[in-house]
Amino acid sequence: MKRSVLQHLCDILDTDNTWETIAPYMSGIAMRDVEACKRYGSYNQSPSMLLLRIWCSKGFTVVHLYQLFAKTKLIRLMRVMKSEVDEKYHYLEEKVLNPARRLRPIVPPAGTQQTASRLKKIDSKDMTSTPTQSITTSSTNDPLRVAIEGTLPVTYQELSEATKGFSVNNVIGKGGYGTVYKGEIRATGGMVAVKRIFAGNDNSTQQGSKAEKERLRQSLTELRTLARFRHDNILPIYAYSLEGPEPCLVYQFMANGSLEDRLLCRKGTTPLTWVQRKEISIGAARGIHFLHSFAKTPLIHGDVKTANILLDKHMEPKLGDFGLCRDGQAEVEATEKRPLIASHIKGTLAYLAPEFITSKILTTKLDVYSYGIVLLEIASGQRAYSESRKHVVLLNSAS
Ligand SMILES: Nc1ncnc2c1ncn2[C@@H]1O[C@H](COP(=O)(O)OP(=O)(O)OP(=O)(O)O)[C@@H](O)[C@H]1O
Repeated sequence: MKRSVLQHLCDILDTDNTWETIAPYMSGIAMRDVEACKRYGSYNQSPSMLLLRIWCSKGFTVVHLYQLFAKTKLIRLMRVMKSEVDEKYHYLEEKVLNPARRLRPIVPPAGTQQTASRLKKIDSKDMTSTPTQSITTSSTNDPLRVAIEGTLPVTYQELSEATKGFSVNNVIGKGGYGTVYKGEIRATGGMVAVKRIFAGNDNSTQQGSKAEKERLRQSLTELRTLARFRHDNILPIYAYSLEGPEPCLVYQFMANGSLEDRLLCRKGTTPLTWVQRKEISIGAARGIHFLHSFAKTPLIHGDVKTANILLDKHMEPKLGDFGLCRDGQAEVEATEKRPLIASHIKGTLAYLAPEFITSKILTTKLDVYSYGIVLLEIASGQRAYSESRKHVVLLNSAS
């Protein structure tokens, strides 16, 4: 690979330690390698350069790297190194952008049998996945398959080991749909957050099975959305497990917890500085703007709140919890046909625009309003809503 291209890749991978998010997908990279890269970085050297050198020494090539970026949906990096790989692999970029589209014919045109089977082999030979099988059996129209395509499957057993048997000591938070555990993946030594969705054993009642279906629907929405989009301010999803007793989603571990935790100084943490508050506000806005502008039709998060803005070890905010995420256009069309029913409104009430509560019209402005409430909380340190708060009237300067 040309030195300038390699340097460009490393510059991007070094920014915000993006290399740490690809390391778990690189087979052959062990925890000691990751530690060595971190140490290398602490001497003002490029940790990504070392990581790529180690991977290369294990026999991985430029094509494998391109496939790795496709797997982790790092389109920008794919484009930087596109000139370095054979044209026959360029379809991968389109595949990442349109995962549902079949880009290669199943039955190759006459005379091209050999090429097609070779391509199929490249496609299915998953150079970057580590421990388990890839999903190859269900049809491309299967919504579950489309949802999880490109995201790494892990076994329930592995996640159980990573979280010490889903130990209560590893619990880092609880939400409406599951419990979040801190875990360590043995293969890479990387810290992850594992969300175990409530199994919902209450299938005896109609309500119980409805709730379970809703939990699963939201988990798959989250999986599908996060697997499609990557951005510095969107919480990366690493893997999923659907074969165990409870579905699990695996995310990047966010060492500083949620913005809500930090604003309330939970666990004795010190108050955020003004500079940190400003940076967090900007980062969260970038994440929301990305959702609203990246795809052809805007994506509406639908549940922007301080509990869903997570902070990594550098206090970089990442928007999480995509269970309520909606494709803007689809919803607009849907509302034209029938008004959105109240059960669709699941966002926390204090963050919901009053006109949405009354008219149910879903637009990206819903997120903008919620973001405004987040800004109020960041600036005041107060919760968006509190039963016990005394009624205070804000006076304007004229009175
Ligand atoms: N990737 C992560 N890294 C570190 N902590 C996390 C991570 N994801 C979630 N948490 C912690 O777990 C808590 C629960 O998260 P979860 O997404 O399940 O629920 P929530 O967003 O608080 O509530 P709900 O899903 O009901 O809206 C969060 O508030 C946060 O403190």
